[in-house]
Amino acid sequence: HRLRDAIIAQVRGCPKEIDMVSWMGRTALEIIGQVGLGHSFDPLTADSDNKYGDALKSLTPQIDQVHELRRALPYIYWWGPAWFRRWMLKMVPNKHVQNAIPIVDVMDRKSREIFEAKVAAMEGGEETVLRQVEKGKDIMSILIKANNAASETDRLCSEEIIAQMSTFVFAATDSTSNTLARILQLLALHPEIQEKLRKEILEAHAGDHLPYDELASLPLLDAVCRETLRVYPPGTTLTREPRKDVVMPLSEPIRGRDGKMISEVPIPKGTEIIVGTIGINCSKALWGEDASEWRPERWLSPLPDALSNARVPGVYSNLMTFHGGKRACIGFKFSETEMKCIMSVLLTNFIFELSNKPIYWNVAGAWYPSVGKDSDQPQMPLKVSMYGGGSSG
Ligand code: HEM
Repeated sequence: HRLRDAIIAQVRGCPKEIDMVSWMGRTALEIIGQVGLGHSFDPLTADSDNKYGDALKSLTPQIDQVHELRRALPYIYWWGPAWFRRWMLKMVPNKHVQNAIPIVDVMDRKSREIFEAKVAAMEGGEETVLRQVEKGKDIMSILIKANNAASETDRLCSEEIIAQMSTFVFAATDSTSNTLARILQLLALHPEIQEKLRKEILEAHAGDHLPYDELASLPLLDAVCRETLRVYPPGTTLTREPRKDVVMPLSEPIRGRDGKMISEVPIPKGTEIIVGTIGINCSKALWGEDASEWRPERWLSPLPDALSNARVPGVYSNLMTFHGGKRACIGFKFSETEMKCIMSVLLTNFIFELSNKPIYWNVAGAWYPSVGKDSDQPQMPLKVSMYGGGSSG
């Protein structure tokens, strides 16, 4: 509702060009802040100042520029005390590494501040815990409580808990907010689908409140989210390493340079394998000839047999967007629900149209939009106007 009110304050009276990726980023951070850390980062007003959010937003564009250097991190992580590693880092003659240092400092300081406040609230007893943002029910409070109750051998040290906070915020924010920005851009490009979706959500609104089960089962809203996550997965590639020598079977044989057919590949332990998410999400063999097209309607009829038979190992919907196996995303339902909630509020209040600025999507840890090809500033201006009375919540 704070997001809705902030945008209403900007567009009341006349349509405005609004940077929607910035609002989606702020909202996603606020949601994981409240639910994950029990902390409110951002009042979501037009003029509020949020150093943590700004730092988070600038981190990906910087660290993606030093992809090769990041490979050294697992080896130097153990070198000497922290002050020595920091000193070394300051010596690295690379502007992106130097830009990342103050960004990481802002995030680290905030995580420590939140952690210390949380521990102090727990020491203060039930009443102090209840005064916190999520009344002690957020993920970090639960983790700290479980950790205190764990045996000494299982217990995490405070540094490890603090590190989990950055993992959560980092994993939950850009992935979800950039997908939301992508959905808004696609709906602006396809006004007929935008209108159908708005109608579906409005019809489901019996009053001012849409219960979770109903929101979760709206077919077109579900289809729009799935289709966007299929064609535009925020992370285009991921890496995995086998822990022992393996022979990987290929789903179909390929011809080698010597002309012979190959149906399996031996992979030595420790080899870095790049898993191409889009390759499988948009495979014509599985999804049909129009596999690369964004067509939400495909989810409204039975999916192709080839897809069901392929047994794609992803945790979500025959897709590799959230990956599979033990290290798959643990927040996929969280992000799906978040996207549906935000879309239901935005579409029942606003109409989104393309502005005349060129939007370019940058491949990074999570794809992000910018205005023009040369900018590394996340930005996605859309023309926003009020829809009808605009009151649903
Ligand atoms: C569109 C949204 C999202 C996408 C596409 C996404 C995708 C992924 C992927 C592909 C991984 C595996 C990363 C790897 O192994 O290198 C991952 C891990 C993870 N995700 Fe998500 N994620 C999303 C949203 C979220 C949200 C909202 C949360 C938290 C509430 C979250 C929490 C995590 C965590 C904690 C991990 C690490 C799990 C582990 O290593 O055991 N993600 N995510």
